[in-house]
Parts: sequence; structure tokens; C-alpha cells
Amino acid sequence: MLRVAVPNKGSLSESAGAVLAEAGYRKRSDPKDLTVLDNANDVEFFFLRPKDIAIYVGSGTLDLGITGRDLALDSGATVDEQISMGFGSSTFRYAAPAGKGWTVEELAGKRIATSYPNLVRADLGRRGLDAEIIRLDGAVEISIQLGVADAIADVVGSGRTLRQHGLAAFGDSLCDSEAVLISQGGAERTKAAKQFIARVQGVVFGQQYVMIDYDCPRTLLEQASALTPGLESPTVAPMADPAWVAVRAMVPRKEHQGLMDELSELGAKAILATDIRSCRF
Ligand SMILES: Nc1ncnc2c1ncn2[C@@H]1O[C@H](COP(=O)(O)OP(=O)(O)OP(=O)(O)O)[C@@H](O)[C@H]1O
Ligand SMILES: O=P(O)(O)OC[C@H]1O[C@H](OP(=O)(O)OP(=O)(O)O)[C@H](O)[C@@H]1O
Ligand SMILES: [Mg+2]
Repeated sequence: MLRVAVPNKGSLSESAGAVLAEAGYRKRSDPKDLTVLDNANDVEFFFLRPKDIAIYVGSGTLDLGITGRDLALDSGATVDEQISMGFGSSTFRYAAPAGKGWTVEELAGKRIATSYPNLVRADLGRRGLDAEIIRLDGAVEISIQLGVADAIADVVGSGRTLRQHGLAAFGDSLCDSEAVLISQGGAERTKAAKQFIARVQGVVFGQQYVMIDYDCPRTLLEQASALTPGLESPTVAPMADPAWVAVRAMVPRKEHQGLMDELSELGAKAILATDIRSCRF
């Protein structure tokens, strides 16, 4: 039976659960459950703290896991990323009271509060800087005003928490993160793992695209196809009226409204966009 780790709470938990449910796996009936046995799919799910997941997967105790790239990096576990899951996007930044124009070099000899001590230590090491790391479990942004740190290193999503506490990020991102499906580093993928990865990939990929259908005058087919090339090439089917063809192609979700405008301007009719719930390639 395949053993898979899923975040039990925090920012990644809900989206991870939604992707797995869409991929056909059994849902948790109670948010406090720590395991779910999905006999129909021969998978056992373990609901763990996202911070611990890379440790279990890296040691081979569990076969696969969903966690954040930043957390996996900080854990020091050796894991391979199988899929970028398209949610939980964040950067990991140094920050300090706004208005002073800090540089990373000025962190030397200072106190830096963080929940990701290994990620910060590695970055300081690469830069040849020595600083005191204050390890906190969360709510790191408050630590400067409470007097325990001079600067912080933390996850930035929208940037709202930094602004609320009068802080400004400085220096490059230490890690551009998102939710990832990981396996043990260098481990051979079993048939069961490959199937699980394909199902999850199918849902994640489906979410990033929409299917566009439209009716197109034959004379405009070349121009229309250039707008909607699809993955291989668009599907073109004859219509009862020989002057027209029906065209179908996958397009990136982010671009689909603009493409629909362009197709309409070109002369296409009955332009439809539909969600793709899952796919295989
Ligand atoms: N505001 C955010 N926007 C985007 N991603 C975020 C945000 N906060 C956290 N993350 C990402 O979510 C992952 C796990 O963080 P999360 O905060 O859920 O864990 P945690 O701090 O251990 O749990 P909790 O906050 O419940 O104590 C990390 O990969 C992080 O980059
Ligand atoms: O840039 P923003 O969109 O404001 O998000 C960033 C905040 O979100 C996370 O905190 P979380 O809610 O996980 O609380 P925690 O600090 O207790 O982990 C992260 O640690 C930041 O504090
Ligand atoms: Mg958190």
C-alpha cells in the first residue's frame, strides 16, 4: 500500500485536500483525523505537520508527501520534487523596520528571528556572514517590536503581515516556494507511486488550463490556430456548413479571457471555455 503524507493544518492543508479529492482519493471525514485508509485506491494517507513531512519522506518512512519547497529545504532531508502543485506560492525574505534601507551585509552580528533556521544559516554561510539566529515557531513578525530580534527572515505571501508590523523586506528571496509533491531523494518510483503522481499531475495540470471551443470560418483557420495552438495542435472538425470548422484546443487558464477576445475580434463565433477536471498525457 502506498503511504502518502498530507499537511494536517496550515496554509497548504485545504488546497492539498481539494487536489487529492479531485484526483479521486478518499477525503478526511474529520479535520482531526491523522490517518485515512483509502482501500479502493490502495493508499494510506498520513496527516502531519507540513514541517515534518520532508523528514518522513526523506527517510523513506513514507513514500510521497505534499509540503512547501521552503519547508523541505529547511528540513535538510534529501527529497526529489515530483510535481509543483500550483498553490502555496511564497517567497522567503529578510525583513526589518521599514525606512532604514537595510542591506543583507548589515545582518552581520545582528539577531535574526526565524522559523526556518537551517535555510537562514545556509544563506548566511554562503555570504560569509555571522549572525545570531533566534528560532521561533511562528508570528515571527512581532519579534522585533518585542525586542528579541533586530531583523527577521520569514515567509512572505501577500506582504500584508510585514506591512502591518511596519517591516520592509530586503535582499533577494532566499527561496521561491510553492506546494510540492516530494519523494525520497534518488529513490526508484514504484508503479503505485507513478500512478499516484500521474493522477495528481492530471488534476494540477488541468487546473492550469481551460478547453476552448469555437466555430471558425475556414478562411481564418490559420490565424485562429496561431492563437490557440493547443499542446500538439488544435482539433479541427468539419461543420455542416462547409465554410466553417469547429476548433478545440487547451489554452493556459491565465490567458484564456484575452484569447477569447482576440478570437472574437478575428471573427470566430460561439466561443466557449470549459474547465478541465483532470487529464493524462
Ligand atoms: N501567507 C502565505 N502565503 C503563501 N504561502 C504561505 C503563506 N504562509 C505560509 N505559506 C506556505 O505554506 C507552507 C506551510 O506554512 P504553514 O504556515 O502552513 O505551516 P506552519 O507555519 O508550520 O503551520 P501553522 O502556520 O499552522 O503553524 C510553507 O511552504 C509556506 O511557504
Ligand atoms: O505575506 P502574508 O500574506 O501576510 O503572509 C505571510 C504570513 O503568513 C504566514 O504566517 P501564518 O499565518 O502561517 O502564521 P505563523 O507565523 O504562525 O506560521 C507567514 O509565516 C507570514 O507570517
Ligand atoms: Mg505558518
